[in-house]
Amino acid sequence: MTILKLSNIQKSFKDGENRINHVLQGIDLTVNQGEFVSITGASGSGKTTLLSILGTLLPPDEGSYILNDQEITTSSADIASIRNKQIGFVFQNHRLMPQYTALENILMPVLASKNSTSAEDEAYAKQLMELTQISKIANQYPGTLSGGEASRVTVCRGLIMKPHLLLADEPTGQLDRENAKNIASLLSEVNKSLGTTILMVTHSDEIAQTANKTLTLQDGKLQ
Ligand SMILES: Nc1ncnc2c1ncn2[C@@H]1O[C@H](COP(=O)(O)OP(=O)(O)OP(=O)(O)O)[C@@H](O)[C@H]1O
Repeated sequence: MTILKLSNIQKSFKDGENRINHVLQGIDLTVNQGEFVSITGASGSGKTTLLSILGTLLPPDEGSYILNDQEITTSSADIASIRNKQIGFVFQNHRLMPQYTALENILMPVLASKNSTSAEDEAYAKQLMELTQISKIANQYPGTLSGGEASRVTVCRGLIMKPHLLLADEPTGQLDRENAKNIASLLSEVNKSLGTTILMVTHSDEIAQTANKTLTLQDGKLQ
């Protein structure tokens, strides 16, 4: 079953000299439910731009985006709810909040969505922490976590809403090689055990190989 379909997605920006930079020049992409897809590409090739469009954070200039049979337009009134309920994010710039424990950080999207968390939510957060092998740091604050542990917390936070689609932007970017490989295998395990569809952007070919399907962004198109 198709979970998302992009057709002819285009996006341009103006650079510092007011010249048009055609970053995405007609992206076609179909992802089936349960797939784990990685997208590699050189720095500046548009990986983050593409992921931001997929995350409904950025509107494309042209093209269509269908998620779960629904046409996505960033101006839709229910876009925040679609984003919160259907899409999980593991983005580098979505840092953990230092004043909350690891467990509280994981539960943050639930709190944002319904202003409270239930015992059931907490139990699921703990289950995710078990899956990602960080149960013992549940009550620690981000400042006291290792890089690998903090990354696992962001993965759990991305999964807490049971999203159909998990978007990961350089989830291993700030980690050393060993930890990076561990996080990539963890995503693979999440994909297999929870069935979550994952789209991961990375500049590392080695990390990209963890996915079932590897695509490359080059000259504004997916190869
Ligand atoms: N808001 C913006 N305004 C102007 N230019 C932008 C904007 N966002 C991105 N760009 C440009 O679009 C191009 C693609 O950027 P993007 O961040 O998507 O690349 P990337 O492949 O993720 O790169 P990296 O691997 O270095 O993170 C770059 O040339 C960047 O300068």
